[in-house]
Amino acid sequence: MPSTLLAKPNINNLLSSTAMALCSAFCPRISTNFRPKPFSSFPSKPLLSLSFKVFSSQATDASSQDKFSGRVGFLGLGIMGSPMALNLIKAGCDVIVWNRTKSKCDPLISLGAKYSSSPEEVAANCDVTFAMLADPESAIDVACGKNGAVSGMGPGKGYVDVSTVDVATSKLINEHIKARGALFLEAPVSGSKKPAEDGQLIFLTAGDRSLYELVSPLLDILGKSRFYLGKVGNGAAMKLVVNMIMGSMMASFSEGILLSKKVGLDPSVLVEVVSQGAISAPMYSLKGPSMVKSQYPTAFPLKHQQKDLRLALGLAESVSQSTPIAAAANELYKVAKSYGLSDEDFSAVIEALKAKSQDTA
Ligand SMILES: NC(=O)C1=CN([C@@H]2O[C@H](COP(=O)(O)OP(=O)(O)OC[C@H]3O[C@@H](n4cnc5c(N)ncnc54)[C@H](OP(=O)(O)O)[C@@H]3O)[C@@H](O)[C@H]2O)C=CC1
Ligand SMILES: O=CCCC(=O)O
Repeated sequence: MPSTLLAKPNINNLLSSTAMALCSAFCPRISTNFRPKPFSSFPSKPLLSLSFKVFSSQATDASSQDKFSGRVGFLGLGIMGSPMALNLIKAGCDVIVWNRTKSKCDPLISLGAKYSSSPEEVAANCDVTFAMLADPESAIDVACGKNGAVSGMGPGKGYVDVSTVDVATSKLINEHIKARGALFLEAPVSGSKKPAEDGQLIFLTAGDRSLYELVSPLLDILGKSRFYLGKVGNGAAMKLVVNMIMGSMMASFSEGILLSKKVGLDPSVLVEVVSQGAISAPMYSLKGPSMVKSQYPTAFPLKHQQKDLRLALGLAESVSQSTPIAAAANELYKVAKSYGLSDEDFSAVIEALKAKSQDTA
């Protein structure tokens, strides 16, 4: 694929190319066919975040497509699906939505989306249909169940599943879609509610390359980068590995906050110290201050984090990879769920540790 670093010689592109040059200096494995979004679309500290954005030889850029002109379906309008569908509408796409709980469609309908009464009808009326569903069960049901999207698929159509599911689920949906002569792309996302709102998601795609190329302009509306990882299952596996790491990080961070407090330190200072050192992570800076105040405004529901750990442990088991840290973290999230914290943000896992210390006191 040819390099498309500088599409137009405007100030944004010049800034982007400067950033690319800086990134190249620090990252020899940089992909030359990656084009960062214009500088103005970065929320803050752009130079620093750019250096992470381009840190892969598999991050690719759509060089041949600038615009998707077909009709786009969107199934599943939860925390992630709603802002994603909204961004497509705002970008001028012709969008048809469906959600199990119909009332969640209403704000999007008032902003110009059309509505169809089943996933089948959406798929039948659209060129490409996206699905953002809770878990493997709902992803299979919406795709392959009664009046599911598969029934509305056919040659010339594409199905893009952006839900976080396991490899077997993704392969199953792929088979059903393929049996209808349509194309399939799995494209789970890294990034939470705010990146979804800001069009800054990271897509981990795999499946039909031609569909990947066709929908790249749409992925670029919704995200800041995209990886094409090859055969179906690789996107799901990558997402589960990333979220396995994230779940363990949050559990460990929770232990640190509570330990710092117990030994008489100010946990807010711990959050600040962590943010300045080698283990700093946006997640700690973002969630730490509210965790210290025992507040957990939901961006990524705890039940979904536990689902991802469960699925990641299954993935690890399938290849006999030992993952004791993730297994311990999973137990903690299960305890948190049993305390009624499923719909809180996943940072509420700290509450399970608080309860545990009281149990043993
Ligand atoms: N929140 C986040 O930060 C991120 C989430 N993800 C992943 O994205 C997916 C969606 O997450 P999120 O938006 O947060 O989750 P939500 O719980 O907010 O939304 C889940 C969606 O799935 C639908 N759904 C659930 N069960 C069924 C079912 N049986 N049949 C039909 N529809 C169903 C819900 O419909 P209804 O409205 O009727 O309940 C809703 O539209 C998950 O796989 C999650 O792991 C990925 C990256 C980040
Ligand atoms: O699956 C959820 C991921 C959340 C994030 O990447 O911040």
